[in-house]
Amino acid sequence: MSELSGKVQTVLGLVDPDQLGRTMTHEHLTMTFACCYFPPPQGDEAVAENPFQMQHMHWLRQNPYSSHENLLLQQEVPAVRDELLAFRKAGGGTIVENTTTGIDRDLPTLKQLSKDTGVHVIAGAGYYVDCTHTEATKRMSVEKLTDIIVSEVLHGADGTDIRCGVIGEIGTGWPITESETKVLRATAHAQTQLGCPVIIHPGRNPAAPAEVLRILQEAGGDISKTVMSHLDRTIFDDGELLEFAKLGCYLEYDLFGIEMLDYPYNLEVDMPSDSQRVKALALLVKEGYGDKVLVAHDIHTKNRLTKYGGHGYSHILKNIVPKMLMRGISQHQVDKILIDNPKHWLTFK
Ligand SMILES: CC(=O)NCCS(=O)(=O)O
Repeated sequence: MSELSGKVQTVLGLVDPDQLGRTMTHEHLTMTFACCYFPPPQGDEAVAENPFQMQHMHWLRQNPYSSHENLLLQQEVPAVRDELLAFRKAGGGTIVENTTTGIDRDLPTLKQLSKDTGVHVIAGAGYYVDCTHTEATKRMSVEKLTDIIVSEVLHGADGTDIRCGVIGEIGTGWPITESETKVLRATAHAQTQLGCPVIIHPGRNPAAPAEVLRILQEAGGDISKTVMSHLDRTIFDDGELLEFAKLGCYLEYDLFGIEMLDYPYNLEVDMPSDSQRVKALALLVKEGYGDKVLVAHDIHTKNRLTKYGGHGYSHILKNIVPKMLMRGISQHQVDKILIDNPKHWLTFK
């Protein structure tokens, strides 16, 4: 039996799963989202280049990906430290930090943030979406990719001895590219060796999540220990959602706090409101999937920090939990979503 078995691996080392407490399973504390810059609407160029003024904050919430500066979350470490202290005060215990290769993972900073704040931080191994894969990554075999991912968990990543405790977020688009398919297969092979949790960023199409699971399963992955992220912007039809839930992965609503009209990466998508997200959670619980639901904010732009008038990392604990209770989700079920489900997912087999 491996020393990881029955434990959770944080950036400060192994911990007992009962120590995690309330857990946000999909956040970023330091990253760049420059890969996903989207040009501003015509006429808004001047605002986009000078966005952090009170009178521009609504524009920024509607167009977060159209300001270069807004995509550089890694410049905000002191603000994030304050946020984590507030998160602890609000009853939070653990953050799963989903930054993988391609969007500037910074393990020493994660370690320091965890030390400074007492929040458990779990780092992610593996690769983000295709457009961030280097030519060298694209040339790698599945075996080589598997070795790298395994090593990031067992020995440390990015030239440090800081170890990752999950694989992901593994980035995929739609359609899934050849390089992303190789990374998915490597993810499944690494998971087989390690018995570890996996988390997936699916493409922006309702068919994408099931196709990712098919590839993982075919390569031997453990779907019951895999999280499908971003369901809020991916599957909209209740029937389709319940069909997908039958496949047995964790079901993550992780864009809490984002309320925008036009989702630039897919204009077909109507981004749900937080109230609609809570409604989706209530449906899944009512239909018997309460053991599979996870929640988070996926903070990946500056404007969502409280420093800039955003909702911050405590929004779910402070505002969404009361709303969940108001909409008939029991306290017992809320505790499952925030404590038990993350704990079971994050514990190595
Ligand atoms: C960091 C990240 O991948 N966030 C997801 C943003 S998306 O617009 O929902 O794909």
